[in-house]
Amino acid sequence: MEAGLEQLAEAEGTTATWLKKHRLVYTAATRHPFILSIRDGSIDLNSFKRWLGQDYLFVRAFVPFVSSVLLKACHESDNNSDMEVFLSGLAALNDEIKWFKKESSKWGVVLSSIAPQKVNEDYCRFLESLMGPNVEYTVAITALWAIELVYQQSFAHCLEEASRTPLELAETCQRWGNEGFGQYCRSLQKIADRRLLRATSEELKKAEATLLRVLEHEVEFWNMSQG
Ligand SMILES: Cc1ncc(CNC=O)c(N)n1
Repeated sequence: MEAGLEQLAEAEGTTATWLKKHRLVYTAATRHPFILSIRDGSIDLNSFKRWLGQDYLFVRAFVPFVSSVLLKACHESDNNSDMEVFLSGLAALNDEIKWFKKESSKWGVVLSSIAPQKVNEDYCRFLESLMGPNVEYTVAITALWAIELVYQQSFAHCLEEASRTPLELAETCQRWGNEGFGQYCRSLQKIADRRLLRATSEELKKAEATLLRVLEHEVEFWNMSQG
């Protein structure tokens, strides 16, 4: 019996332990009032449009970040299938950018005339700080996983049975709340956990701090969208 419990504790990765430890900010990021307002149908559509335009700019900055993680995987990874996970992530982003263009024209949002808000600029600058060759693969993959997880968990919440998400927002929620994206997030988490298991205490410290910074930036991003 005791051995079973130990195995269970061992089976839980570092990332799951950290999410429990930091569950207040994790919940703030994944159950934000902006998301809850989509879920209960009370969303102010101007907020949604603000989010749409700002997120398009964020995603454009996110592409080079994911590319930098792929590059690190090619140089530093101990597992050659990591690369394929990031490649599929980049393929999804190609699709996503097309979707943003289509969706914004549907809502009358003119992407070419949108300037990034300060919160967005700060988040993009944070991404840039994680792109350099001095940032360890382990730290970068932890950030990538956390960024994707927040959207997956947030939008999947809007698709649950009890939710009253407006029909015109269902496609947005599907984009990040679908099962395939959930699987992608689990693949990222597995890579992160595998790396964290072999990380130095210095790397562990950096990765945990980076996870926290991601969650804080995500909360700020929702705050900004809500206006
Ligand atoms: C602010 C923010 N965080 C995470 C995501 C999800 N990743 C790619 O789409 C996103 N689009 N925007």
